[in-house]
Amino acid sequence: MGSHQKGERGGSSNGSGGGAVAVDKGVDFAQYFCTYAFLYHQKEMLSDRVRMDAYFNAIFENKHHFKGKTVLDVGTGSGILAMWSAQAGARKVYAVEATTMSGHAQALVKANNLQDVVEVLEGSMEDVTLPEQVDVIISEWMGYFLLRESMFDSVICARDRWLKPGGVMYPSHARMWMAPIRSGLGDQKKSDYDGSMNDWHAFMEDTKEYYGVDMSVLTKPFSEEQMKYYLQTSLWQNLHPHQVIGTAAIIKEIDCLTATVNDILKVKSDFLSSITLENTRLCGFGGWFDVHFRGSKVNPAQQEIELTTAPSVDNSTHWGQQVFLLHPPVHVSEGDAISVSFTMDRSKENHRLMEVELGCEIKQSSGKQPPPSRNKFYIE
Ligand SMILES: C[S@@+](CC[C@H](N)C(=O)[O-])C[C@H]1O[C@@H](n2cnc3c(N)ncnc32)[C@H](O)[C@@H]1O
Repeated sequence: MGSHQKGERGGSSNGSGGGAVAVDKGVDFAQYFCTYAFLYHQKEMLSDRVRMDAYFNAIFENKHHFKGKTVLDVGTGSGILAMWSAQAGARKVYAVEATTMSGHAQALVKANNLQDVVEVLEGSMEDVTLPEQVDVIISEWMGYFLLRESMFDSVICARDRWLKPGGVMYPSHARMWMAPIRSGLGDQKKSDYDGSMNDWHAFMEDTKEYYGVDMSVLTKPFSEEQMKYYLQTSLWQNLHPHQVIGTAAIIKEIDCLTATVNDILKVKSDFLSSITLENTRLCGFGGWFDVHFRGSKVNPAQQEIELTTAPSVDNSTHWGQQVFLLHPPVHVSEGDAISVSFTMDRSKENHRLMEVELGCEIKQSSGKQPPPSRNKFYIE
């Protein structure tokens, strides 16, 4: 995992919430979970000030949800959210972690003298048995563009088994956003792709000349492979707000208290965006998410807290934004209307990765209509 990668989260087949996903545990662990066992990776999340401040404020400005209550922390990692819950007055906190990071969490709990309240349990949330139901479920389950990693499945499973009626979820709500953007990155990626194909042609000629084998039958699959890598893989970016060139749209809303796995298997949204900048280039779309800590209708928060990963100059997060680039970019101007059809599904090979189809039609205010485009992207 590079420094911008959120790690791979663990889990197994989940047994509730509708639409349970069958997963090979060994493969899932090797592909995904394992990175969370490294302290450097937990440290990256613990150093994200926007993330940390949001959870810290959500807990300590809503102590009424924690005082004397039982709490379950799904995927406790270093144990940070469990320890804060205890410091906010929880009677008992169950801190469940699938990886051996649980040992470090246990050490931290003891070093901070919270061992009488926080019980660290090593195991998959789906397999763990608690001695009681809880008042609060807290978890930091969000992956790139919210749903990559599919960890919310484990939170749903925990909620359906262990949350008392009337209990609250931290966070309580989540939303996904998309907006048109400009970026120089598309030109760079296109030139990387062209460079790679030029190199392929030189390689083919050499192989024929020196070794007597014609490789040309592989030109198409090589080109497809390189297109996927350079042009169709969505990119991690910290966008400057000035790069957003049109109105942003909400493409998915999740109520964490009621959502089922079926509700989050697919994201489908048709939305309109209006260009807000004169004479610019539509280079693609940026996607981000926010989550809210509102408690529930029957048990609301005293202070609602928001954690947003929107493009920002001062408050960027380790999630950044996901960028889907259009090749080639299209000239647009203020008032042009963009109609987008967006679909995101889980990859069949790895349920923690996502595949996107993005259709785009532009109606320029001059009346002109460039040809519509439809592209496939991979969130890897
Ligand atoms: C994004 S990290 C958050 C860690 C910590 N709660 C924090 O906020 O710093 C998610 C953690 O959940 C763990 N995890 C993911 N799925 C899990 C599951 N099904 N059961 C137990 N732990 C899980 C991962 O190993 C990882 O340590």
